[in-house]
Amino acid sequence: MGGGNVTLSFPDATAAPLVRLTDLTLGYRRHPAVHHLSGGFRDGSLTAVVGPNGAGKSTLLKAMVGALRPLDGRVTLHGLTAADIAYLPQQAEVERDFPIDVLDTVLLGHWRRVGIFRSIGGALRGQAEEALAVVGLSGFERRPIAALSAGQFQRVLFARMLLQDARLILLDEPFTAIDARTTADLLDVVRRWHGERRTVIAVLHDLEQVRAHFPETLLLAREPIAWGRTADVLAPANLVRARAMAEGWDDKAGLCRRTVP
Ligand SMILES: Nc1ncnc2c1ncn2[C@@H]1O[C@H](COP(=O)(O)OP(=O)(O)OP(=O)(O)O)[C@@H](O)[C@H]1O
Repeated sequence: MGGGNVTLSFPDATAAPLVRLTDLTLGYRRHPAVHHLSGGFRDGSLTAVVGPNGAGKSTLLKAMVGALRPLDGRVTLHGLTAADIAYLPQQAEVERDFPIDVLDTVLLGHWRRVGIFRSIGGALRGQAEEALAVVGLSGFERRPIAALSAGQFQRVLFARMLLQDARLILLDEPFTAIDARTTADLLDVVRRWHGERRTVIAVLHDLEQVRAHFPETLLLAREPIAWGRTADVLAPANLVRARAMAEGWDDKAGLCRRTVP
């Protein structure tokens, strides 16, 4: 990896984390987007994934939810089923032209547990209303989702994740193009999940936000640059190296054949 003077401090891949990545290489049509990533996300950890545009951050989350099969290496989820994972894709990937209201959108967070054709009882409805209260949307239950602002819609999606009660929560740029007030409220929800010992992994761009709220960080520039305590990972030498790597990317490069000792 040619790390120069930069110290890499990836979390111990030999311990038993909730999610383990083993020499993971990911890509599209055999063009690699993430190379040789090894390490683990501890149960109950709160981690930011940062890096330049095109660094492979979204690709990594897609592999963790099983939406993308690795070109090489593997993702191991210890003791988790699909129902234990909540995934919030980037806003651009979320369809919201459906004629559905806020409450029913939140109740969709339950379908994995109750089945899509089972009727929703009063207790579940009550939980959905509570989740809407947590994200500051009481009174919006019957509002069509198409009529919401971007920030309000993101609050709805967080309420849906509250209801999902997942052990592993993956957020892809949850605060991009979201107003400051909503971001602060939704960061409170992230803190609440962390306090409940859920494992949260969020792709983020705002490094000040990462320093303030995320104890651990993975800095990715297609290859891992650093992974560990946020203050160590976001050291200037690491950020310079990530930027330099981004300048050298060739999207037409073939499949990486490097072997790991
Ligand atoms: N569906 C796809 N088909 C082909 N290539 C893709 C696809 N999705 C992403 N890529 C490519 O994979 C690489 C990594 O993309 P990815 O979206 O994971 O990066 P990112 O770090 O999340 O970027 P950003 O911060 O801009 O969202 C890029 O070169 C991108 O063009």
